[in-house]
Amino acid sequence: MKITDIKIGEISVPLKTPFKTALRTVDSVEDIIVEIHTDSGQIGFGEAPPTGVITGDTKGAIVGALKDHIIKSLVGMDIENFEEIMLRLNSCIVGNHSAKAAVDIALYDLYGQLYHAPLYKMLGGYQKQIITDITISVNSPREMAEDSVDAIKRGFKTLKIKVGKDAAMDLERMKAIRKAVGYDVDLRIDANQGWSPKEAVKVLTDMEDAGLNIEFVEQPVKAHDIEGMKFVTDHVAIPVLADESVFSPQDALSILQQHAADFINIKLMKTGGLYNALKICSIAEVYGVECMIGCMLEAKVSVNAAVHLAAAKSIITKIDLDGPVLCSEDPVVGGSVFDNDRITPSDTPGLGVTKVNGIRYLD
Ligand SMILES: C[C@H](N)C(=O)N[C@@H](CCC(=O)O)C(=O)O
Ligand SMILES: [Mg+2]
Repeated sequence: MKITDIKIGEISVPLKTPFKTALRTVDSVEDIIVEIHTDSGQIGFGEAPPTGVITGDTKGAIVGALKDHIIKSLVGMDIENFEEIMLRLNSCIVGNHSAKAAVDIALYDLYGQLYHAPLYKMLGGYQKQIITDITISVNSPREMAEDSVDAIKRGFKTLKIKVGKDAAMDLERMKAIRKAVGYDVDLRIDANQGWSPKEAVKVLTDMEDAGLNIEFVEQPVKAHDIEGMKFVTDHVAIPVLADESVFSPQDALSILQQHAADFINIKLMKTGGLYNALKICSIAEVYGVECMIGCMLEAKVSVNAAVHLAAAKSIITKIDLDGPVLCSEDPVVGGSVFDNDRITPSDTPGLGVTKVNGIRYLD
């Protein structure tokens, strides 16, 4: 199965409500779609969101990396030589993880199609269904409490609450939410780098003292501040999960060696796709550290690949794959089925995606 062409397009999907974090506010998913065509007629699908505030990747940068480096390195290669393709993809340009992820996902899709197996089975086949949380955007305490109650009515049992804008107000936000939802719901929080280490220790200790029962806190401090994250991990009982601080397998190894966090959030757009995400899983397995699988604001193609990874690997015990359920429509035909918090990967070969509607192809 030889690669004959790699097409690039873009999709735009409005969100149900604006997505607000300590880093940004967005109203729609604006993603790059990659289609890898082969001489057998089979197509692999991939996707990359331009999440400049986290990955540094803009739409233009993703398209530039694809056109100027990645596509010309891969056209003509045979999917059977999978390791060689991955080495080439990962060495043809430094950085540019989102562009690499889109292509890596499409290649794994073809890999599954070549061997007639769904990807989650090829990668380990640990379980047939996973359960995701849903994100509550950062707003006033009253609005967030209402959004949390709505999410529970929709069938979600775990909420990922965005905080990190103002520590004192964040405490009020969490008190209002816990009061509104009661104690049968798991609450995890994501500060998206919004606090200083000392602020984080204070507000998290206040949350503990208020009996808010927080499952874990995600990325309390700046991405580069590993010492600061270790300070938080060492001084609060609430477990700390590293997100923006971990892109590569090397980052994961370094954080685990230093005991700077309790858990790792794997996202395909940080790792550059499944090839490196699998390496992080192995490192975490060695250390016995559980992982979360997360996503950016992405539609169902790339989140679908994350679903397959999560269903394959036992070390992934926390799921934050709510991108598609935040969207007001689903342009992707086939693939995993999202039913409120339950996600079931398809049992067709590869990712199971057959078409993406509404693609505007780029020359
Ligand atoms: C969408 C997901 N639940 C999430 O919160 N992902 C990121 C932020 C993604 C973005 O800004 O696009 C996270 O920080 O965990
Ligand atoms: Mg996060």
